[in-house]
Amino acid sequence: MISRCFLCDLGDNVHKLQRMEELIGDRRFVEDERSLIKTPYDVQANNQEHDSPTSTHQIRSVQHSSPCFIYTLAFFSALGGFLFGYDTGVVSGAMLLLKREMNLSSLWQELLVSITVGAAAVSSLAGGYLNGLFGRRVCILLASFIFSAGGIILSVAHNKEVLLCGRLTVGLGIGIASMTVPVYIAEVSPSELRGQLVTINTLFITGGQFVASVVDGIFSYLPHDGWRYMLGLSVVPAALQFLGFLFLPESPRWLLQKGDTQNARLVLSRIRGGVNVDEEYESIRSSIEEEKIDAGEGPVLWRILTFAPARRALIVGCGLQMFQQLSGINTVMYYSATILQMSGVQDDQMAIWLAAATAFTNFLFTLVGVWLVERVGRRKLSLGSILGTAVSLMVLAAGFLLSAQASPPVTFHPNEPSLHNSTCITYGFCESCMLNPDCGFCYGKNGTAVVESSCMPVDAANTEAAAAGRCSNGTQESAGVFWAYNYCPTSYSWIVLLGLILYLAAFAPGMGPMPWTVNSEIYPLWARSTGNACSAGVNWICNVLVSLTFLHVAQYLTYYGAFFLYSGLALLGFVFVVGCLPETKGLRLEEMESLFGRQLCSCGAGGSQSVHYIRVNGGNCRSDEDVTDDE
Ligand SMILES: O[C@H]1[C@H](O)[C@@H](O)[C@H](O)[C@@H](O)[C@H]1O
Repeated sequence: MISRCFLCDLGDNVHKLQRMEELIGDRRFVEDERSLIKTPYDVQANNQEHDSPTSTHQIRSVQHSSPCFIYTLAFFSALGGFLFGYDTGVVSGAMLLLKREMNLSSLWQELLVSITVGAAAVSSLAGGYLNGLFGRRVCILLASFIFSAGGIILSVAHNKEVLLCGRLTVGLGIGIASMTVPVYIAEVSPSELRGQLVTINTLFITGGQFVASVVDGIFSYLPHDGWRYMLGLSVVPAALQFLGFLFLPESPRWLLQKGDTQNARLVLSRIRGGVNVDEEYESIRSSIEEEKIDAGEGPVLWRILTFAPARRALIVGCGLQMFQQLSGINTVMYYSATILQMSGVQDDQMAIWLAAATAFTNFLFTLVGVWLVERVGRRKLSLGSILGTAVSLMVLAAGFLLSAQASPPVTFHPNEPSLHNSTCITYGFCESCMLNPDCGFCYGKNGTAVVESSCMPVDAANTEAAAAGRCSNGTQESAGVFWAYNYCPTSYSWIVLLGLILYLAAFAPGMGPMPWTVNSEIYPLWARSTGNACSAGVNWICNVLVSLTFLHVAQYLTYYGAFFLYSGLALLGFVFVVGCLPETKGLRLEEMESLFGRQLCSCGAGGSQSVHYIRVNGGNCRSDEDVTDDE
């Protein structure tokens, strides 16, 4: 609050400052000229090394005040992130009620979960085209309209086919919002706040996931129709966003690109709180002029692929999104309830609330990312995060490995005719029994020791109980009978729990938000919609792949094998980030292209090899061949 008001006051003071600047002469112009003959690396180095008031970063901070309006824009845009998080998160709790009420087979349950992510993948790709054609504002309006329609369909659904239609509709909204919102926020933000404001969108995603888990918890006490409230409540933020965006402006960069110069200037000055925007306007305008020369002919994707700096940016953007998902975030989140059950939580309601605690931890650590992004920059944050993610995945895997090695044997073989054809009775240990999704482990306890244990078929309609025998009513502590589905009783659960907490602490501040933040910044304007559409598409496709294959991967490699695999992938991601991710902190969107002027694996390196990119009227962008070392 204090800093906001401070920033608003700063906005008023900018007028005075600019008048002073005019009086002193054209010092600002000289500074800008100087910054033109510096590489972005030099600018960054300056930002980091000098805290003197003349550093480029600080001059920009003064030129670009941060009026409250920018926060309003960021808030209404990030509601799209909230809906993304809410709609992907709420379904697990809703499914618990739905599968009983609508008698859903596991195929239908999987369909209802995955269709949303699949639709998001398709619509995020289509979103690139829509964004370029109709602009960011219209796309956000469209997404919030689709979200509202989806929420209404879901809350009134009377059969599973209508539910499927609702989930598909919601997925279409998520896809468009996921690629448009970061682009819009990046394009309206002043450069020194951009990272933070775009990262707030991911904060809203994780916030949406947390709220969804709380709503799931609350309505799980309402076994009849509780799911209608869970799924339908998303209409409220969707309608709020729709109404808000009726009054909010289009991105000035998109307007300028479409030749609407008058409106572009007006909007820019409005979102900068009425300060003089001549310099920023001119810089965007001249960059668009140059881009027209750089961009070439043909479909945008083709132009990106054939223009080296844009192609490299696309590889970095898609790679980051791919490694975000291959680090297994959604598996860990989805699996958190089971992990917590392994740690001894037997009660279902309790497990739901503990899953909410996991979502809250994810949210909390994303907040740390919002705080860090403009302090340490995108590159260091991503590096630290992905390394921590890889290590914590190893801890998780080690916990599962120790649990598997100490897996209790099957000691009791009930002689029931219904079991004779079941594969479950063939398993000798809990580990192999629980890896088969059709079986669960039923046992008694003598102190902490597992006794009279059997592997039983699971009730197809309700995985919380066995299909027959002592555990057909699920866990009944009073009778000394325990049912474990998907996990085995173990004394190493604390290692797994530690791994889970470490994982969230490492992933959420960096690898959670940075792929979205970096993608919103790295493309030239002509390639921005398409670049973001492709990378968001990669994110959603990898999301589907990882979540759909997890159970099979676990069956073939066991749980510890699966988590070691994700850890290896995260390490690969670390190498990718070291080699390819340049720092974008403090740079204008128009300056990003020069970061990708060099060969891809040298992207991350600053220092001795630097390239001069001097933006003066015309297409003087350098290609591979033009790159020279600055010795
Ligand atoms: O950045 C987000 C965030 O980390 C979410 O928690 C996750 O569910 C999404 O897949 C990811 O894209």
